[in-house]
Amino acid sequence: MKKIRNPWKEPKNIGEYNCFACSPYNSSGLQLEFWENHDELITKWNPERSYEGWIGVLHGGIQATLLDEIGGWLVMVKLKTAGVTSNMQVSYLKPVKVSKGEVTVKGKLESVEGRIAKISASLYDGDGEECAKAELSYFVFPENIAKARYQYPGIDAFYD
Ligand SMILES: CCCCCCCCCCCC(=O)SCCNC(=O)CCNC(=O)[C@H](O)C(C)(C)COP(=O)(O)OP(=O)(O)OC[C@H]1O[C@@H](n2cnc3c(N)ncnc32)[C@H](O)[C@@H]1OP(=O)(O)O
Repeated sequence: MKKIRNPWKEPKNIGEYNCFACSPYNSSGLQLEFWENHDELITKWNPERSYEGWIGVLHGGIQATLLDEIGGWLVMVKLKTAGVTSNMQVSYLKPVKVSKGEVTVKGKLESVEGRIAKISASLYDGDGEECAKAELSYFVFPENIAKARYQYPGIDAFYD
C-alpha cells in the first residue's frame, strides 16, 4: 500500500484548512489519512465513543462522512482533478460496534460519464466485516477549474 501525501498539510494552512474529514488541523474532525492499493483508495480510522449514535454503535452520519470522503480523495488521486458529491446512497448492512476498533474504508472508481464519476465504497468494522456500502456520484470539474476554485494542487502533490 502506498501512502498518499496530504498536499494541504502545511503550517501556512493552519486555521484555513478545516475539512471535517481530512484536515489534521481540525481538532473536531476525523483527521483521515489515505493509502492507495492498485485501483482502490483506503482510509483507516479509530472510532471513539463520542461518535456513537445508538449506544456502542458508530453514528450513521459519521459512516456516511467516511464513505463520502474516500470518494473525494479518489477523484483527486485517480481522476487527477477535484469534484463535489452530487449524490450518494448508503446501505447500512450491520451495526459498526465502536468496541471493535479501527474501521477501514475502501473506494473504487466504477465509471465516468460526462462530468459524473460513479464510485463504490465500503466500510469494514474492526473484525473486517462489511457493515456499510455506498454508491456515490461525484460531479467532476475540469482540472483548470479544480485548481482555480478548489485549491487542487495537481497530482504530483499527492506523492512524495
Ligand atoms: C482545500 C482542502 C480540500 C480537502 C479535500 C476535501 C475533499 C472533499 C470531499 C468532500 C465532498 C463533499 O462533501 S462535497 C460537498 C457536498 N456537495 C456539494 O456541495 C455539491 C452541491 N451541488 C452542486 O454544486 C451542483 O448541484 C453540482 C455542481 C453538483 C451540479 O450542478 P449543475 O447545475 O448540474 O452543473 P453546472 O451548473 O453545469 O456546473 C456547475 C459548475 O461547474 C462549472 N463547469 C462545469 N463544467 C465546466 C467546464 N467544462 N469548464 C468550466 N466550468 C465548468 C459550471 O460553470 C458551474 O459553475 P458555477 O455556475 O457554479 O460558477
